[in-house]
Amino acid sequence: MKLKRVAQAKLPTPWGEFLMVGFQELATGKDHVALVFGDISEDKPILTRVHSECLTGDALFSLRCDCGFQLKASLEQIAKNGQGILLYHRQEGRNIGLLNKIRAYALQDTGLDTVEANHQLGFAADERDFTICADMLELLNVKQIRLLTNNPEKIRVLTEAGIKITERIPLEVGENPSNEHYLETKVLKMGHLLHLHPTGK
Ligand SMILES: Nc1nc2c(ncn2[C@@H]2O[C@H](COP(=O)(O)OP(=O)(O)OP(=O)(O)O)[C@@H](O)[C@H]2O)c(=O)[nH]1
Ligand SMILES: [Zn+2]
Repeated sequence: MKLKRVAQAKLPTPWGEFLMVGFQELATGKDHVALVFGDISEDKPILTRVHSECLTGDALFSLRCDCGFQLKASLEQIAKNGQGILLYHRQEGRNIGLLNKIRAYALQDTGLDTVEANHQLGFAADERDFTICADMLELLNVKQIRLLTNNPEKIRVLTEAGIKITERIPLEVGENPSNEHYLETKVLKMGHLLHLHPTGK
């Protein structure tokens, strides 16, 4: 267990009232949050989204990725379902950090793809540690989930960490001309399960 559960409070949103639960990494002090909707104590698979921090997409309306659209769609779906969890996993830029993500974007502006840009900066394509998310679920007493994702790696790591994933629910929103190439690279090089509709631009 890499985390401790620290504090919780109500979080009203346009989609309804969530409970925000704050966690802290024991080794680094870094914080993460879970947004919980409804009663998650039932012994059945809980609708769950694992969302990795993306300041540009989540808060600054960037169209370079699909994160902001996925964040909104997940909160909407969880609220509509009457029950569920969004884990807000604070590993910005696939865990290379915001400033390195801006460096990676600058390289992408010169023609590299998202994977090549990470490599050029000396990072793996994806540096995230999803075991943190399994720890958040354990601290919420959740052992079975229905996971909103297009990323098979999340399924693999969470399953290995002891979380039973009974269903994968695709989350295909936010494709636009500015992120077409990014999403295509995710499919071709990172194994994402996405059905794209390129505009040919
Ligand atoms: N290093 C880097 N990180 C990026 C880039 N674009 C988005 N990110 C980060 O990627 C993370 C989101 O990952 P995605 O690959 O979009 O989606 P995913 O979470 O793996 O998979 P889904 O569950 O299907 O959404 C966030 O942490 C973003 O900040 C980029 O070009 N370079
Ligand atoms: Zn993003």
